[in-house]
Amino acid sequence: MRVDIAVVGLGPGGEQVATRLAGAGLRVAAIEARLVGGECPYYACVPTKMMIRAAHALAEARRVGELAGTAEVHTDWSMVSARIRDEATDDWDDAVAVERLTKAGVEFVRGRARITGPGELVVGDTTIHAERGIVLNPGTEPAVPPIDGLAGTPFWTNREAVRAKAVPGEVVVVGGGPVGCEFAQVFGRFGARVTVVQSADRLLPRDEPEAGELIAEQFAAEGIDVRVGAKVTSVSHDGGAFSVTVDGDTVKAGQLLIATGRRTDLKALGVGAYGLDESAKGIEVDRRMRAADGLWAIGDVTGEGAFTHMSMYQAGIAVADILGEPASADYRAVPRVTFTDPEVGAVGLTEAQARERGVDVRVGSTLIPSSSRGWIHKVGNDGFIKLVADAGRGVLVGATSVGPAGGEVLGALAVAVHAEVPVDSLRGMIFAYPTFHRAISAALDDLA
Ligand SMILES: Cc1cc2nc3c(=O)[nH]c(=O)nc-3n(C[C@H](O)[C@H](O)[C@H](O)COP(=O)(O)OP(=O)(O)OC[C@H]3O[C@@H](n4cnc5c(N)ncnc54)[C@H](O)[C@@H]3O)c2cc1C
Ligand SMILES: NC(=O)c1ccc[n+]([C@@H]2O[C@H](COP(=O)([O-])OP(=O)(O)OC[C@H]3O[C@@H](n4cnc5c(N)ncnc54)[C@H](O)[C@@H]3O)[C@@H](O)[C@H]2O)c1
Repeated sequence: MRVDIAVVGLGPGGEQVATRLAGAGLRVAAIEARLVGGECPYYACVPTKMMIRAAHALAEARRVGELAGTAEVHTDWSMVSARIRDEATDDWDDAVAVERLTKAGVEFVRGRARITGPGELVVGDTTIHAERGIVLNPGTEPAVPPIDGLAGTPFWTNREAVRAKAVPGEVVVVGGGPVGCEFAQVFGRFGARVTVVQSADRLLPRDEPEAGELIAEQFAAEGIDVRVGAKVTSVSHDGGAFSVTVDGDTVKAGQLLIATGRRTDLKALGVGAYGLDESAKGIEVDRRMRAADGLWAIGDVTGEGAFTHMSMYQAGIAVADILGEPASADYRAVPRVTFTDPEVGAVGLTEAQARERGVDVRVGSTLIPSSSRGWIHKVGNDGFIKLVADAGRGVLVGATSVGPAGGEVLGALAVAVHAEVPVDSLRGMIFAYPTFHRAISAALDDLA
């Protein structure tokens, strides 16, 4: 097969690259080993956010007693699993996505591609010659740590957890990043006894320390056993239940969820054909998404932030570059939200990252419960806003918004960091009363 561009892996970004380049008149082959659309619609963002929507509805109903009377809550996981199967994933069938792609003029090939030389790929018995180049969007798969006894047991990763037909009575979650925290709260709110084992000294270690501490407090209040700085030393499974040894203590559980990060097999992809290091964790790209002459990479594999919006943003840059239009990635204002309750939203640099970069840092913060809206909201109002400013330039370089609508409040802060709105200008803004985002004003007042 001869084409102009071959796209390997069809995550959210790869799908967009293939469709847009075909629309621009290029001959495009798109290769996907699993499901068109990648991790996000079938195993990650979409099904987990459906779980979270349901779990948070339960939590709100349980808060009725403190606000509005009484409510009796009975959980029914079958409603969640049916919604994920029918509405989100079409029972893990990508026929609609494949049709969308082929209708756009893309040559779709199902299978695992391996690069065999510059501009050359093999998928099963098919050899593809990509005359202008290859775009890689291989994404990641769950990384499973080498814990004694773990291999061969029926543990879950996110891929099995989203297919759960029932909530286990007890769950041990290994890993306290976004994946571990989101699942832990969902299963806990559906009645499971949850233990989170996190090797780092706090939950959500990529975020401000205050965020991880607040989520740990919230989890403890919900009955989730959080163990930070902890290590799983061995695992066994007796055919019915897991025994998980955590720092010498044995925890029994019906299910074990591994959420310890992600990996990509660059050797299997064959990037060595372009002179790239196949033992690396990811593929380094320049601001135009170029990894080598005639090779572009986008998405999680670039290591710039494992988010769907990042994959799609980088797709736009790669498309522009391939079509000869000027484009350059700018990562100053990457937003991210972990959809726990409270939500943890962040953009740009944390205080520690800003200090490491030698920024003349000023921080300002405020607690959501002490804002008018937080006080009115009452139960479930935990959260804070923290701003990180560059005093020299008079702009925000980072911000964190934790709270009942933390991810939405983040929108305003992302504009401020992205557009480098002067702090003095932000101080002159009128913030609607009594919104959650009005707390930004108090955080600005605190900016010393
Ligand atoms: C549980 C969970 C929840 C998440 N929630 C969110 C969220 O709420 N918001 C958010 O922004 N992000 C979220 N993420 C991250 C998000 O899923 C990814 O960032 C997103 O899917 C983009 O990834 P990608 O474009 O790199 O590729 P992926 O989505 O990983 O897709 C890559 C595709 O490439 C295919 N592939 C790989 N190698 C080959 C090959 N050699 N040949 C052919 N095909 C190949 C794979 O089969 C896969 O389908 C979540 C992740 C997880 C695990
Ligand atoms: N809402 C969102 O946008 C969202 C949600 C989920 C995931 N994601 C993205 O997906 C990616 C993967 O998320 P993740 O949470 O799997 O990975 P992660 O790398 O962010 O977190 C994994 C955590 O596991 C811990 N860990 C590693 N090995 C361990 C071990 N042996 N025992 C105990 N703990 C261990 C680490 O300390 C780390 O905090 C992230 O980059 C994240 O940005 C995004």
